[in-house]
Amino acid sequence: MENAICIRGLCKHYKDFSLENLDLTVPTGTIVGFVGENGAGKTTTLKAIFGAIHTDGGSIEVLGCTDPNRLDKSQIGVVMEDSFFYETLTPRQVNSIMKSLQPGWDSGEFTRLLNTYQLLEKKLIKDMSKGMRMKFRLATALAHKPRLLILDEATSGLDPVVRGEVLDYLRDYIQDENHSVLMSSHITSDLEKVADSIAYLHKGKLLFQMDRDELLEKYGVLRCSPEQLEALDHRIKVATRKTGFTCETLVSDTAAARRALPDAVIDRASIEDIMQFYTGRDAQ
Ligand SMILES: Nc1ncnc2c1ncn2[C@@H]1O[C@H](COP(=O)(O)OP(=O)(O)OP(=O)(O)O)[C@@H](O)[C@H]1O
Repeated sequence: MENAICIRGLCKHYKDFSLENLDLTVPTGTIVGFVGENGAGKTTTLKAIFGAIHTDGGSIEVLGCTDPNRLDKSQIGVVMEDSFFYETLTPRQVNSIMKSLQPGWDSGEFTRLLNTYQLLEKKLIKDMSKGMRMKFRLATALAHKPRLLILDEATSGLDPVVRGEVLDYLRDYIQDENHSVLMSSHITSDLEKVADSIAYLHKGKLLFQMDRDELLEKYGVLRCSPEQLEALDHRIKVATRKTGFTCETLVSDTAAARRALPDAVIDRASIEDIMQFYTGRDAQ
């Protein structure tokens, strides 16, 4: 199977918000990082993928299935920030319940993950800290060895050490080229480390989905005078902010900008830079 997820023309309308004509692909064996400002529509998109909400148009194919009612949910691991779990249970109790309910549930793997994340088997879920709960949700999503992982801000409450461990786990997880991950995160540096491609959602529209290396190579932050900037091809200028007599401009083609302005300084743009410039452009 070429794509774990293939979305074409997805539309979803709420009273004050619309997802419009969204195309998104998660090739099998890859990690796709899903970024966008608060309220951009990431969670809405993820919920549509695993059939938790009705959509108003477009098609969604997940693991070869286009009907959300027929989707084999045991093949999908989902971690949402607000996902619900019985508060009065302990991980040990969850392990034995899931063993009897969830096909493919691997008790040994669950226990191993609890140990890795330093979670106590006998601690009530309601007594866990925010980060502990997130680690617990991750362990639960991973223990049935799904082919597709959908993570919504799953690493945001974790300390840097555990976040690093989770990222390593995800890298290993896709190594056999049969597993895939779609993960939204505001910690864009994490995505720069693990994602194969980056999909950027802005106000309900997908601005782009690009190979991570190509994205980081193509985009740059140019620093030059207003006169120099004037001479630059407007098609590669995304947005500009003025600081004193200097202009800082996000360019979408660093090589072309270098050819046009060989003396100007052009730094690498991070995903965070790219998002800040695009958001700033709207405010102008
Ligand atoms: N059930 C709902 N009814 C009405 N509006 C909704 C509903 N669910 C989401 N929305 C709206 O859809 C928009 C997108 O929300 P969504 O949660 O998808 O954004 P997000 O990109 O995940 O944001 P964040 O990064 O803050 O989590 C918001 O304006 C939100 O208020």
